[in-house]
Amino acid sequence: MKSVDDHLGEILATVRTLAPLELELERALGTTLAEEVTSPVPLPPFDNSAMDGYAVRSADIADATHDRPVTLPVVDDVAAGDGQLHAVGPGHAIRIMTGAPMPAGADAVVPVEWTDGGTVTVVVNRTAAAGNAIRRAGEDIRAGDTVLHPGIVIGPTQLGILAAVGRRRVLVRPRPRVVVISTGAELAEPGTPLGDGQIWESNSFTLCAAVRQAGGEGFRASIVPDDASALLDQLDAQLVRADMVITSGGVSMGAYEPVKEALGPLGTVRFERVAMQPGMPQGFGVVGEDQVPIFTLPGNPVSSFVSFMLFVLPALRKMRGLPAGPPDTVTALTTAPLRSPQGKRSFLRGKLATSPDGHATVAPVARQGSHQLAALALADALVVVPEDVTELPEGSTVQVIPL
Ligand SMILES: Nc1nc2c(c(=O)[nH]1)N[C@H]1C(S)=C(S)[C@@H](COP(=O)(O)OP(=O)(O)OC[C@H]3O[C@@H](n4cnc5c(N)ncnc54)[C@H](O)[C@@H]3O)O[C@H]1N2
Ligand code: MOO
Repeated sequence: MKSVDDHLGEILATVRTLAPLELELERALGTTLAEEVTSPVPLPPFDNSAMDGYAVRSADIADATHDRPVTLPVVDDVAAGDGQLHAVGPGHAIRIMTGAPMPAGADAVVPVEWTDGGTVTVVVNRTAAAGNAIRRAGEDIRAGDTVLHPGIVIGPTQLGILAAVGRRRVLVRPRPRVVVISTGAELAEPGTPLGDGQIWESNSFTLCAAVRQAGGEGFRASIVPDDASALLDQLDAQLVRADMVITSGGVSMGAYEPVKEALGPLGTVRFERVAMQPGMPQGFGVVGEDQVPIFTLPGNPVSSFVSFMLFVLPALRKMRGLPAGPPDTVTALTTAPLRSPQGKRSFLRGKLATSPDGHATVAPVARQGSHQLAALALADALVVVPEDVTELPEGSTVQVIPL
């Protein structure tokens, strides 16, 4: 049997990083920046007020106190967005709003709270040092400075700075488009009645959601019955919009294995047994003219999800231009004994917690079958048990993949 590490290694050697393209900011969330972004102007672009108040010459209010306030005539008014030239002469004040350009001659802003709020004259009852409540041009970024480096994932604040430096479009590696095809004659659409021998299809919902959380766009294709030519037709139809395809089901040893039957003859997809549980039957390769990577995951719901975490997620990271490798783990102590088959790496479902003395602990969930999706839904971690370990007593130190 092939090792988990070898399988992932082959996948990462095959999958290619997506080519960059220019996207509108509205579509760039979750993409990976593919250019160095600099600011064409300083930010702020001009000296401006940090508070609502009065622009003054600080020397004019140097002696102001509560008991001996200073009264200044208010000669002008400047709001944010005001493009006119304003100037404060000696002994004068200009009413100013947050974000408004500083008038020439003023070297301080007195917040309205330190005054009587007057509009004809203003009574100032505190001194303000030169520079008070002024935001200087360029104190966030200078013109020409780099604000974002390539390789970062664009989140809400990165979109904010892109807009703040005037960008409307940005060069990014897009979110990979992933088509998920579930196969199986027994599968019924959730929301429709179940016939005899049927179950509601769930894997595509899990996998599309997992794709989305992993920074891709998941598309559910309609269910394909156990029919190889129907699967090939579906693939043909879907490949135009796919950077990756995931199928579930139809890859083990049954009499009706449409995925194997359809893709085996192409010669570009390998079906293998990987030394892991769950998720032993795996297939991976490329399809179509564009050599789109395809994962054929086992149909058991827990198996397909675990396979996603171990193999598809790192592949998506590589496609996005991010560092890609095995999932990150944390160390925890088990709260119950564990069993695992000899020669296979197990990924048991568990719940992470912290013990009273501050150690991470992991409690295996009660039902560990590959079909036991309800137990998976209660878990928040996969406990990794190495290939050569068959039993672990309670209190063992294990590696855990947080979900
Ligand atoms: N003789 C053998 N039988 C099986 C072996 C084996 O080595 N020899 N391997 C077992 C293991 S391990 C797994 S995992 C499964 C994988 O089977 P398939 O990938 O062919 O999947 P199916 O047979 O189509 O389905 C398995 C199971 O999962 C349910 N399923 C499938 N798709 C969905 C879906 N989209 N939503 C919800 N549930 C789904 C399906 O009804 C089956 O119960 O094979 C074992 N057998
Ligand atoms: O590998 Mo199967 O995934 O054990 O159920």
